[in-house]
Amino acid sequence: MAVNSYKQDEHSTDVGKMKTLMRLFSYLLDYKKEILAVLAIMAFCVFVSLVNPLIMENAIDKHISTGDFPGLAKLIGIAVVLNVIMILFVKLRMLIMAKVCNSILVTIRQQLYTHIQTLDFSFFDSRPTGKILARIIGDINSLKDVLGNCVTTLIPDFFTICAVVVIMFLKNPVLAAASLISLPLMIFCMWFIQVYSHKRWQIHRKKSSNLNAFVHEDLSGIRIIQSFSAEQETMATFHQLTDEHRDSFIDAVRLNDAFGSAIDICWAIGTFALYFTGIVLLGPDKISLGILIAFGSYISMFWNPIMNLSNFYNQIITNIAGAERIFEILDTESKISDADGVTKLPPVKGAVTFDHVSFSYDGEKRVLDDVSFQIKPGETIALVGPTGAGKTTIVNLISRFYDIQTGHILIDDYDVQKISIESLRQQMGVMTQDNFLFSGTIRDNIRYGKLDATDEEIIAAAKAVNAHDFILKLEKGYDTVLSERGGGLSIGQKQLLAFARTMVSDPRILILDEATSSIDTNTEILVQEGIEQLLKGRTSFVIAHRLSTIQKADRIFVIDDGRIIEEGNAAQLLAQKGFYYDLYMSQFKNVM
Ligand SMILES: Nc1ncnc2c1ncn2[C@@H]1O[C@H](COP(=O)(O)OP(=O)(O)OP(=O)(O)O)[C@@H](O)[C@H]1O
Repeated sequence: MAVNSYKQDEHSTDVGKMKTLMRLFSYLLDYKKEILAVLAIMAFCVFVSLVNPLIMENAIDKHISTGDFPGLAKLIGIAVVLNVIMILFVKLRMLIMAKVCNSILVTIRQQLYTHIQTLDFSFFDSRPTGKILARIIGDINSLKDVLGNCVTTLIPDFFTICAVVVIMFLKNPVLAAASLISLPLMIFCMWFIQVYSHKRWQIHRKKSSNLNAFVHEDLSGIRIIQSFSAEQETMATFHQLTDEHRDSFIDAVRLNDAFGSAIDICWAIGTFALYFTGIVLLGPDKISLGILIAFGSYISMFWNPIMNLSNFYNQIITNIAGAERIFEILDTESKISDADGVTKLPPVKGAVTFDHVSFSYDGEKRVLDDVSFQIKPGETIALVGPTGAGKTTIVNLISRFYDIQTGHILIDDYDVQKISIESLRQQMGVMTQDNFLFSGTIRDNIRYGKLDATDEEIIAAAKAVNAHDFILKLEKGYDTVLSERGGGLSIGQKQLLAFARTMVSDPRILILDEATSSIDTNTEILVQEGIEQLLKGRTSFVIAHRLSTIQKADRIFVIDDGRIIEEGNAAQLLAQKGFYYDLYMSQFKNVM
């Protein structure tokens, strides 16, 4: 059950913006050489931009006013060379940073994807695929500018500001103080934004996530939507979600925009204070024209980086919510993991024991209640019972997709919680109700069961489960390319392919969950033969609503309300005239 649906905003844990930022910026440490090169380039650029006003001051006060034109030409020559080198360096810096940032995004995306692969079923039960996609794609993309600007804006601009302030105070403390008079106002604006804006961006990201989840769910179920003519309703939901997305964006961006204007006002106040102090209060006796013009440049050099930093700050506020969401998943630990010192499960014979097993998905409602049974290697066990009885839960526990609360599950004599999950699942073959096929060739899909399977093994598996003939009739045979979810194949054909995929993996323990529930009788005969091949020589659990498919099972467990209420072969259970008998008779009546 999806706890987090598109109708519901995700919960966010507040881990602290500073901690998140530090963790994000720590990725830059893997690129120390590149970062040092960029910082060296930036230092040179800062140096040139700091020297430019001094050159100007010198040119006016020492060369133009005295008519020293050869000296002026020399100064202009130096300025041109320095500035051309600076422009070339800026281009180089952009190239290096683009490479570094994109590489970091790839690393984070790979880490996130790899981590998600290890998470247990309960993680996926609790959130829609679209919301996971939103984090892998959207949230990660949002980090690119933050990472890049950390190096190209934060560090150099911070040093520029410090250097400008020092130079200004050294040159003329009164003019410096006048130029910076509006600084407190700007600090107040920054505080205000950080308090109010972050929350709004968090909400916006959640709304994006809801929209993603809805679109993903909608497109996955488009056939159902069209067949129930539910387009109008889904359109209305889509409009509602896009409206919420837009409103949350407007809400968030309004404050950010206001910040830019606040900086402009502070800058204007500083410039006015500078010229007022220089011209009116101090006058030409104490201030030369060159110094005033140089201060005019310095004030731009002070407020420009402040403007850059404020944009960067805005960017952090805007995107930190994305980083928080990524790290939240990276910090989510799988509830199912290998305990310390687990051993590898050696090749098993296939005995399965449930020893007083009880289980609940949510820790409250018991889905299995003190279930015990012993299966011998090679036995075929059928599980039948009403919907919601607990059949799928039993087989999910054998593969350890969830952990039980009490009791033990043993494969041969190995407790499933004390062996490595990988070695356990390698010996299991699971065929669920959804015969999921991946986009790719038929050959690739069968090979999914055993990645190193040879072409001969693939063909043998397909032949064994009756899939070979229909594959050969396809235009490109085994090289026919399937679209997502096996589009273009019939349900029966998809099942046969899924059988072949399981066959090639040659599992010791096989689980067929409703494997033949949705195909026509002719195909079913074909599939039944395939299944019989599949079952040969391995322990098998078959869940089937249609009792005709499990008549040959060695034993049938009748499950009701999380307990085994009847057990025996088909003839024995019929003779008992209990639950199974009623079920059998009702199906028989339906057939008549
Ligand atoms: N992932 C889950 N999270 C919470 N509850 C679950 C989950 N999966 C199943 N359940 C609940 O556990 C109970 C047993 O479900 P289970 O799927 O094992 O039944 P089943 O016998 O296989 O049913 P069906 O024949 O309809 O497939 C049901 O009440 C179901 O609602």
